[in-house]
Amino acid sequence: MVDERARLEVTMLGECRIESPLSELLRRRRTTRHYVDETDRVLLDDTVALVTARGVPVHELPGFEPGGPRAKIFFDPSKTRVGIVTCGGLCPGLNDVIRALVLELTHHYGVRRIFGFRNGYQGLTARYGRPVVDLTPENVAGINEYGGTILGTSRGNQDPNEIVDCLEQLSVNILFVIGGDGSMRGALKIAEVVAERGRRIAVVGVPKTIDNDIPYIERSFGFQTAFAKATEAIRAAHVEATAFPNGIGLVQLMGRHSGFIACYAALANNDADYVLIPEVPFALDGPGGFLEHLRSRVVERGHAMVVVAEGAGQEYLSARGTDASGNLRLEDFGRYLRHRIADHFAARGVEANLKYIDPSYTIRSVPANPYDSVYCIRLAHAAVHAAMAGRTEMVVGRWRGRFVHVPIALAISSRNLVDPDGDLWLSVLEATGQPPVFA
Ligand SMILES: Nc1ncnc2c1ncn2[C@@H]1O[C@H](COP(=O)(O)OP(=O)(O)OP(=O)(O)O)[C@@H](O)[C@H]1O
Ligand SMILES: O=P(O)(O)OC[C@H]1O[C@](O)(CO)[C@@H](O)[C@@H]1O
Ligand SMILES: [Mg+2]
Repeated sequence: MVDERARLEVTMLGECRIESPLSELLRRRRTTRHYVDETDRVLLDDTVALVTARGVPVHELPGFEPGGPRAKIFFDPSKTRVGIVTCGGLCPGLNDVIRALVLELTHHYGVRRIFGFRNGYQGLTARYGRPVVDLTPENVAGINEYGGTILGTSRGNQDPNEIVDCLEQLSVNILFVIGGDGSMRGALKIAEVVAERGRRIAVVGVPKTIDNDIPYIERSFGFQTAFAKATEAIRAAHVEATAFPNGIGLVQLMGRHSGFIACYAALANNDADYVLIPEVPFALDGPGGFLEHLRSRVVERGHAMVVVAEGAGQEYLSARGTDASGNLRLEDFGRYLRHRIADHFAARGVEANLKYIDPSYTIRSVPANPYDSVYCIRLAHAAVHAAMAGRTEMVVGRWRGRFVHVPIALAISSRNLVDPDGDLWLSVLEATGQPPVFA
């Protein structure tokens, strides 16, 4: 039990002694309720059954440190220098986070120097010439209207020692890393080098992923925008499928290891008859297999709509090695399935009209929708409050509807996956009517 509580505790650079500049803002509101009580925790469990299962007194229950402003902070804003970097694949909302970090740091904490490192971790290394831009409220104005990241991004390993050299040379006190699981692994290594050198540089992550695969963050920013965009492909494929005899719409959506985008986009349209995701293995061939089921349905109902996550069915293909960051390169299952469906129908003398759409990068290169924009701003505020209060080696998360501080080690210790026994997958089964198992 003690171990679990310790695993949830965030590292602090030191005691917070400086009066928060936010006090002025809050004094005018005549309240201090916005400040987080340093001893408070957001409980890990939220049902009587889960709490009872631990069989421990309430004050010993494991919980996350809540996000939000502290009355006393660690860094003196007038002397604080901040760096921001975006790493990994694109995600709607990256620019919203950058802008909100800059505005909060400048307007409410009075930080005067914010560096933007160009092109991911590359931008902090000598080999790439350390291209750095100054970020001010003026030059980040309006960037949230655009997809992508004004800072650029990259994949590929960089030496954490070199990165810390760069932070030291620029006298950076706080580094914000906006990125996915790989970026957070990198951030942890940077924080470890900082600690080895006895420096007081805070490393705080804002988790980014359209795949929604980072744990302890109920929905990652950009995910909602991405699956909303994906519904356009499903709608188009469904229109095509219903307009032709024996029409089959097949849409492949991003989702390397987690099928959240496929599940949510399929549920949003409620037109999918099949959803295939990496978390739920399926047989393609044989009497109980997917292809036979699809053929029966098309023959009986005249059309069918299939949504696949790109990480599904990889066992039918041979992997193509790894990308620059070490991520497995996926084979194109959607294209493979398209051919398998065509061959299966042709071999049985059934004419089918298959329309295949892979919206690919179009779902992640768009600007954030209003929901994600709000979320990005709030995550950025929580990240600034945490960093200014001396937290490090942590990411901002969202747990049980509250912003929380999650140690990076914990955030990268597992992957958020669609639970085949959970209520989301049950909703997919209910909405599609597909059998629970293709075997
Ligand atoms: N284990 C690791 N140690 C140090 N750095 C890492 C590690 N894994 C990834 N990185 C670095 O983090 C950066 C981004 O990683 P990656 O390409 O895996 O994307 P990501 O952050 O996981 O985002 P996404 O997968 O959502 O696109 C890269 O520069 C990569 O080299
Ligand atoms: O940019 P790349 O390397 O093609 O990455 C594609 C991958 O990135 C993601 O969009 C996650 O960022 C996955 O859904 C997808 O598999
Ligand atoms: Mg990743």
